[in-house]
Amino acid sequence: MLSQISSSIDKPIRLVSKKKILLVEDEVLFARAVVKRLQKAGFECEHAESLHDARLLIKQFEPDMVLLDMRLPDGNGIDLLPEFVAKNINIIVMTAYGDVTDAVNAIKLGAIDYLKKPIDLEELLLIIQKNEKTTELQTSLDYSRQRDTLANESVQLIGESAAMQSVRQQITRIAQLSALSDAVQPTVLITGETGTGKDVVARYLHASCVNHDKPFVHVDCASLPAELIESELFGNEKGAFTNAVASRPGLIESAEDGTLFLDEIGELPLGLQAKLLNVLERRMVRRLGSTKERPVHARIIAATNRDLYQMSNEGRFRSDLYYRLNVITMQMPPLRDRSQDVILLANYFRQMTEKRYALPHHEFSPTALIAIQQYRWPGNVREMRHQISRAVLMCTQPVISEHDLGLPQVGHLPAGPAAAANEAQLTLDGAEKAMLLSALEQARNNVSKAARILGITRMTMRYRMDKHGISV
Ligand SMILES: Nc1ncnc2c1ncn2[C@@H]1O[C@H](COP(=O)(O)OP(=O)(O)OP(=O)(O)O)[C@@H](O)[C@H]1O
Repeated sequence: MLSQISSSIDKPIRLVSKKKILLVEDEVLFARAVVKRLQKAGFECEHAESLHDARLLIKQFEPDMVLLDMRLPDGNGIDLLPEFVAKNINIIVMTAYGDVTDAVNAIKLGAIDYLKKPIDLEELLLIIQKNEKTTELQTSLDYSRQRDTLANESVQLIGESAAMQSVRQQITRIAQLSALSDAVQPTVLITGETGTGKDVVARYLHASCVNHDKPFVHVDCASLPAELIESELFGNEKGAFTNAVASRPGLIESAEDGTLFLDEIGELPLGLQAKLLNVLERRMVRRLGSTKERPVHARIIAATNRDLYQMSNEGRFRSDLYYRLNVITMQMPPLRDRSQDVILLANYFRQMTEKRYALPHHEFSPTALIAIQQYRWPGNVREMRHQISRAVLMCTQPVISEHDLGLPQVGHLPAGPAAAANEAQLTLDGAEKAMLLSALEQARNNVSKAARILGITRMTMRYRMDKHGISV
């Protein structure tokens, strides 16, 4: 089956050029998630489920890049590599976990990079962008290995704003409760604009609880196709419908004693909302075509960027399900309302990229810091992660300038530290002083902490403070 997907209009992440990407992957749900993410990033994307379909689409669609799974229903993706390479198409292969031989063979045959499954979508996007923009940058198995190691690092929840502190406190409390009793854990609803970190919070919550070694099952309700969603969630018995050749547990069952994360819950069709409510209330699930009910022990976390309350008033979301989900709510404010977190996050993503690609240490110039603080980040933390990672990858100098960030010009300065820079009429010196003062304020005059916020050494911090006559 060929599925054709048109290019996206929603572009929270700005890319230099629009490229065509062909995804060759037989796992339909995973493929949907990848396509959705790539479209969101502004790529034109098509999906083939087999070698046969891929060959057809190569001719019709003429992609710039192919994301190629190795194990396909009609053969090994590696068989297609020489054909694609001969057509000057960039290939990124996706290999099964631990299958290094496939990756090495693919690189030998001309693939530009490889990713090991399970694949982190943000990681995939970063690799695509890197390969899209810098053919001259060394693409080696070495950095891919480093990347793999880092991808498995524990989840980090960065931020010191009041909102983030409140989220952390709530998570600590839930983790304490989960350690105290085996009783059913309260449902958590995480709300906030796209890219604000709802997924990170869900993973952090799971990682903080006693059952962190149990599965974390992420269900993207928006990318589940309507015809598959019910059987994917609830599972099925053999023969329950035409293609049900075997009995299968659903995603709810797969979460076992771990966490079931229902992402974009606002997109769940109304009919299934009733079934989900039943699962939440009775903590039992029944596979399609089965008479037997099975208990559900998983903690349930839901997330949405929609206003579920308004949706329920308009009859588009069941109000009983809304109240059932809304036991503990964590509201993720947009990044523009978390000015205290902005520089912390920027430095975190800078360091993360340097570490991941074994790059030397960079610093942001004072005007770059001002630009980061001023920009409104419509795509929130996700947009920042991409902008900063790209700037670090592209910048050949030790200091990342405002220009390297490639952020749009900001017309006016918001309140807070940037306003101080405004007063200083945005001279380089004024901007630097404003950033130092802002970091010291955030760090409550702790010089070492302020230096860390700005990503500079304590000595450099002291030197710059002296230069501007700042004492604490
Ligand atoms: N507080 C944070 N600390 C570290 N990384 C973060 C934080 N918040 C977000 N990120 C990073 O930003 C990116 C987007 O975050 P995430 O996917 O959690 O957003 P989301 O709100 O779930 O978005 P969507 O609604 O589009 O699914 C991810 O790469 C994530 O790692």
